[in-house]
Amino acid sequence: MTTTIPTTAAAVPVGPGLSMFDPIFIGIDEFGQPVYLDVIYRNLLTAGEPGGGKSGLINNICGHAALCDNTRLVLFDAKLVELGPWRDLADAFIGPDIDQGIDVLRRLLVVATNRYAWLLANRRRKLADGDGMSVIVTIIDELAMFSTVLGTKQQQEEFSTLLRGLVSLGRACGMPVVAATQRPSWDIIPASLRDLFGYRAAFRCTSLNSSNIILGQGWAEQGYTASDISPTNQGAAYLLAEGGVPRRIKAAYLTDTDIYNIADYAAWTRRPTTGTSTPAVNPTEWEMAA
Ligand SMILES: Nc1ncnc2c1ncn2[C@@H]1O[C@H](COP(=O)(O)OP(=O)(O)OP(=O)(O)O)[C@@H](O)[C@H]1O
Repeated sequence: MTTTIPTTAAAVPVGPGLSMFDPIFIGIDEFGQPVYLDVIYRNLLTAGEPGGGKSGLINNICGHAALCDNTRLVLFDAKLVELGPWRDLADAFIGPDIDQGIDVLRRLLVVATNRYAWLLANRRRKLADGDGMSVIVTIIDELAMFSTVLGTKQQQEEFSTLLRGLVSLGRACGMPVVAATQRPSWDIIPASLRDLFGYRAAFRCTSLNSSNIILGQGWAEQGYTASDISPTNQGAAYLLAEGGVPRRIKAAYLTDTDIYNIADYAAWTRRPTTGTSTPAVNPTEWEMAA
């Protein structure tokens, strides 16, 4: 067997592209078995105390999405540093700016609506692998910043309403949403919003009630409560998949160096070329994306 050593960037071997339709590896369960998520058809809500490991889980998903063919990222991070490493790969990176956040959500809803018109015209109920349409993954790290802190009450309500629309429309048209909050309370995660997330991950919480707000009423009473996770067991969570029973998991952890290495590699695989690979997308083309 011969090995070719790449001498220039153009010679770096590119692995076969991942797809958002592939299961996403996010860690292991309590028996050491790998845990995968199908985020494409189920939104993911992750919540728990600061430092519990929510961003770690989100970075696994971001890393997978970044390495996928035909997948676009829309990132909301009022703190800038949690999702910042992926910003150059994203169609939009929204920092502490609720006006921009509202504008981007409006545009995403236009795309979702166009996609439903396309599905209807093609006698289909949901997007499938091979349709050729891009997957647009929206990731929000610290939901509460946009729904309770930044802007006016009216803007916060508008943001929440648009987000609810995207979370309910996105799953069938290839536009899943991943959202994180360190405030598991009813004002941030009302049941009507929570129940639109097919996956819910509860990282360490301080009370049974907070855990129930994330997973759903009654789980703590049946013994599934994120308040039993030790503060030193960062990355541990209860993961609920719609219709199932919560599983105890430990999220895989990417260091900052890992994250920047993946982001750099993903940026290289996504570079504009004159060949057949996916061209860079101008965010202003969103409205035509369907
Ligand atoms: N899966 C994991 N395995 C081991 N350590 C982890 C894991 N996830 C997180 N940690 C440790 O916990 C720290 C905090 O994690 P992380 O930033 O993901 O928490 P968070 O819940 O997002 O916090 P915040 O709400 O403040 O953003 C990390 O810097 C890391 O040291």
